[in-house]
Amino acid sequence: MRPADHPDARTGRIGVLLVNLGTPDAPTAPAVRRYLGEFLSDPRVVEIPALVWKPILHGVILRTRPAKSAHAYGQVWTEAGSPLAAITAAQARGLQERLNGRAVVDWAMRYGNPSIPERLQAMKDAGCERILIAPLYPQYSGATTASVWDKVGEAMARMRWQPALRSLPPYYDDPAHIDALEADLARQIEALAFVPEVLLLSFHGMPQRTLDLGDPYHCHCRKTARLLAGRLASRFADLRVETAFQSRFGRAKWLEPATESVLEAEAKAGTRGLAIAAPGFSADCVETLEELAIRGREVFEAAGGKDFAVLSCLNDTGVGIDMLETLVRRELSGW
Ligand SMILES: C=CC1=C(C)c2cc3[nH]c(cc4nc(cc5[nH]c(cc1n2)c(C)c5CCC(=O)O)C(CCC(=O)O)=C4C)c(C)c3C=C
Ligand SMILES: [Fe+2]
Ligand SMILES: [Fe+2]
Repeated sequence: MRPADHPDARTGRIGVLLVNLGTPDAPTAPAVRRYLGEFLSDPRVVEIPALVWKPILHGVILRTRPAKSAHAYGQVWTEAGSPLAAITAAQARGLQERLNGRAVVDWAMRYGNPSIPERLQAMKDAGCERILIAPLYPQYSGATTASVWDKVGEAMARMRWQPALRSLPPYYDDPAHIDALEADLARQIEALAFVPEVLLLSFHGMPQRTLDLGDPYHCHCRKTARLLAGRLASRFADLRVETAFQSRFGRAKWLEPATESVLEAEAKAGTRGLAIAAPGFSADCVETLEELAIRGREVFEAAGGKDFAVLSCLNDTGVGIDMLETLVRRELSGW
């Protein structure tokens, strides 16, 4: 028996907070406006001086984009709500089952609900004295991973009695991540009704300027793609793997090549069967289910392509939860 005041005594519970980007509360223009207003006001996301950006955001963007985006969300909305929120919740439940007795697992969104401050406070109230913050972005970027920490910092600044925190490092090249992607994508490719000539790995884009300023995101995406392509080459000898960046926003130059341009160029060059995977997203969301699966298909088919499929993200699949368990247990060691 160890007395409670022994320095080795571990009092308090351990928490794991899974965090993803965020999503509107409903597929309606007012809900999307609230969400985009918060998201696009983050100086990590739009790196334009506030004096210049705020009038554009509140003038043109928040007047026109919410209705268009609400339509996109409406096409993918589920009974459990926004796919991103529903899948993140399912990932938290899946991981909780694996960590029962070891840690309390919860989830939050960087923008919108449930918020990071709300869930951190709830975990603290439930007795968590040590919390691992796990941003579910395989590739690091200032706009995503670092922004989660900005919000965590805000919440901590308001707490008198803070929990101790750790963070999950980016896992873009982690063997556990590449293993999971290889197994999951190979399974999905083998189940397709056609044999794809090309597998297009589509990552979310970023302004080219962020790369020039030293953000590692582009390099992380390229490394995930290179490692994954190597694994898939040994399984599918005739499959050509390409990389592209989607979701261009605004007028600045974004990372290239753009997914849309590649889809069009492939179809025009005679590629008939093409599959897309999005290994920068840990969960399917409007970017994969609407932008890739609906609009991407339209672009490919209009340019003469025939067979098209968008493969699912790791989501809460067995291999996806295996991976999260491996990554999280490693960070919990010693706690
Ligand atoms: C995976 C990493 C992501 C990076 C990097 C990223 C950067 C980034 N995004 C925008 C603008 C938008 N992104 C939108 C949706 C969205 N973005 C990510 C991830 C990354 N974004 C996800 C997972 C999602 C889906 C959210 C969901 O609810 O399903 C949107 C909203 C949708 C729309 O209106 O088209 C915008 C806008 C910028 C400017 C940016 C730059 C750093
Ligand atoms: Fe985005
Ligand atoms: Fe998009």
